[in-house]
Amino acid sequence: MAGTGTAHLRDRDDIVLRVEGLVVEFPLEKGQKVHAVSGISFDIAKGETLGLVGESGCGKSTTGRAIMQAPRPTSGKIIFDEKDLSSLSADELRRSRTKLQMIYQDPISSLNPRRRVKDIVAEGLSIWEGKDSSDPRVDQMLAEVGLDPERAGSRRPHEMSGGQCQRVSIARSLIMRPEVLICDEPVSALDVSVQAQILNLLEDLKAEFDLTMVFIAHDLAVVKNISDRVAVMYLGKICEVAPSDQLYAGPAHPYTAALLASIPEPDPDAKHSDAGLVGELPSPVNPPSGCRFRTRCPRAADLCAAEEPQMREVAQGQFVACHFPLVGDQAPEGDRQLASAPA
Ligand SMILES: Nc1ncnc2c1ncn2[C@@H]1O[C@H](COP(=O)(O)OP(=O)(O)OP(=O)(O)O)[C@@H](O)[C@H]1O
Repeated sequence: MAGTGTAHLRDRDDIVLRVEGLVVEFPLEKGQKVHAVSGISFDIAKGETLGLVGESGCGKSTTGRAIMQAPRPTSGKIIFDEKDLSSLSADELRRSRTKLQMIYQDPISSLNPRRRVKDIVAEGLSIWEGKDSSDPRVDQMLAEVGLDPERAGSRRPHEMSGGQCQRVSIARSLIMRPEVLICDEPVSALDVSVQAQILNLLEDLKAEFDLTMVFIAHDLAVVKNISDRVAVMYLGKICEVAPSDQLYAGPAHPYTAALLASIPEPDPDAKHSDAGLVGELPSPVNPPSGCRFRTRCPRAADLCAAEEPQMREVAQGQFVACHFPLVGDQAPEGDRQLASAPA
C-alpha cells in the first residue's frame, strides 16, 4: 500500500472507528484560514487504545472534537457504527453520541458548577431514559470511579479536587456505556501525583467496560503504557503510526525521534535519535510546502520542500510519511541534497 496517504487504515472486521481524510479548517478574516487538521486517516479496532500525540497546536484536540462533530469537519468521514457521522442530522448525531463519549483536559470547567455530582453523572440517564440521580446506576458508577457516593454525590465541582472532578467526568461519560471514549489530555491539568491514579483508573475501566479509546496527549511519555498503537501528529497531519513498543524502540519519523529525545528520562535501551526538537511550530495558517516538518527537520532535503511525503509502511504495522525515514528503505546519505533555505 506504499504511496497512499491512508496506508494505515487496516482491513479488519473489528474496526470500531474509522477516520478518513479528515480536514478541519477555521476561517479567519481576509479569506485566510487555520489549517488545524489537514487530511488525516486512522482507524481503531475494538478494545484498542490509540494514542494521539504531538506538540500543542498540532490539531489533536480538534481531531477529537471533530470526531464528536463539534466542530463539524470541513471534509472527510468519521465512520462509527457503520454510519458516517459527518452526514448525520443533529438529532441522529445525538443518538450516536451515547456510544461515543469524550472527556476533557480541564475537568472542573467541563462540569456544570451549579449541579451536584450525582445529577451531573445522571445527565445521560435523564436525557435518554427519563431517570434521575436516584437511579442505582449513579451510585454504582461513582463507586466504579473511586468516589464515595454518599460523601461525593451531593457536592458541587468547585468543592472537589481536579482529580476528583476528572473521576466525575469519567463517570458521567461511562454511565451510558459508550463503545468509544475519547480522552483529550485527561491528566495534563492534574498534579503529577494524581496523574498515575487517573491513568490507572482509565486502564481498569477500559477493561471492565470493554472500551475502545483515543488517548490524546502532548507527551509521548504519558501515552506509552496506555496505548496499543500511537499516531504522531505534526501541524495538522499524521506523520507516523505504529504499535506502541515499536514506535518507542525505533521511531521512523524524525519528528517522533525528536519528541522521544525530549522526554526527560528516556528508556536507556531505546534506539533514540540524538536530535531534540528545535524551533517553533510554524503557523497553521501558512503551513510549509511539501513536508510540514521540513523547516525543523535535521534530515530535510530539497525533495522535502517540493513534494509531500505519502504514508508508507516501513516495518510491520509501522507507517511513516517521510522521504528519509529513520527506519526502512531510507535513501543513502549521498543521494540527499540538503535544503538550503527551508521556509
Ligand atoms: N475555534 C477555533 N478557531 C480558530 N482556530 C482554532 C480553533 N480551535 C483550534 N484552533 C487552532 O487550530 C490549531 C490546532 O488546535 P488544537 O487545539 O486542535 O491543537 P492541539 O494539538 O490539541 O493543542 P493543545 O494541546 O494546545 O490543545 C491551533 O493553531 C489552534 O489555535
